[in-house]
Amino acid sequence: QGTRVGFYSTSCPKVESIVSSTVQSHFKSDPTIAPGLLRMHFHDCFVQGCDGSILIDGPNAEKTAPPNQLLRGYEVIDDAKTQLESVCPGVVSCADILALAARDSVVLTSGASWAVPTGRRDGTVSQSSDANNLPGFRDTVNVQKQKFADKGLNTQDLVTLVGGHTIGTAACQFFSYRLYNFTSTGADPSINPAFVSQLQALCPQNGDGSRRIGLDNGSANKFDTSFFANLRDGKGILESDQRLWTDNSTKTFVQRFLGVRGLLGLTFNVEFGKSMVKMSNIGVKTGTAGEIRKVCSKVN
Ligand code: HEM
Ligand SMILES: [Ca+2]
Ligand SMILES: [Ca+2]
Repeated sequence: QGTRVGFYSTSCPKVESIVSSTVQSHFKSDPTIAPGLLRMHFHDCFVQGCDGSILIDGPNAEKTAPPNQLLRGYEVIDDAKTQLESVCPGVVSCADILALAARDSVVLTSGASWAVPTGRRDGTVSQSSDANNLPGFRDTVNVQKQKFADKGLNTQDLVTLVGGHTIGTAACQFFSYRLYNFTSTGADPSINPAFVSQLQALCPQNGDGSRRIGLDNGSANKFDTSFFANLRDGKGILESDQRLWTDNSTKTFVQRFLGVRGLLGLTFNVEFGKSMVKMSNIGVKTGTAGEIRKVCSKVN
């Protein structure tokens, strides 16, 4: 597909160490950049391929689209890019920096590492309207599967990659509708009743929609399988996440990650790296396509 592990081994041998030390130093002062960068890479790849289009500034650029408005960590990419331009000018793409930073973010939150193929080139187009095809938090399993299939990702990849919600947080605005008047009798019945009152306390009706709570209750800072146990227990935060447990085609993968007896086990840490490599190769521009941006927030 054009990318390969070690693409910069002669042209910029320090790229991986520079990116990882940059992510690490930002993470020390602000651990929220780890989930931020992982999500940013996903949103980059699903729109125009993994080409750094999410990083471009502009009045109608992708980053202004509603699903992208709360992305964070842009300053980490800019910082790494500045350092890389001083040691190997014009060599490393912003798209690759983001792909490496996403992996480093998983490692910093105690996930397993994987080798990231590099050699992506940067795109020159970034339009907010292109962000419409991103998966939404109210999507049914069929819609989620379709949106992933459109990018060459199967049902196992879907469940595995959504497992990225093992780290990070969501704002109340994305799920409080599930807590009040969801049905004529109250909250979304797929939420564990004991959990409903906890969530209501954290996200009061007509309260601050920007308040954030962990997507993986009790383990929002650690890259582990707790997120899948929470789905089993009716403690998924997003409606789209909880649905992975309601639908049999996705539930079986959740169960396999949980080591349910009678099913062939899957190791989340191992599968996550494999599915990330697939995702990070979506629509990549290689060879002479695109460009190597000088500054990640604007085309050359
Ligand atoms: C059906 C697919 C998906 C949907 C509907 C979805 C939706 C969302 C929503 C609504 C949020 C909360 C945003 C906020 O409040 O700032 C979120 C956060 C997050 N998502 Fe997803 N997501 C999906 C798949 C993925 C995938 C594939 C990844 C990565 C591999 C991912 C990684 C994350 C992370 C790490 C966060 C936390 C961000 C933070 O703390 O800043 N998501 N997602
Ligand atoms: Ca992109
Ligand atoms: Ca976790």
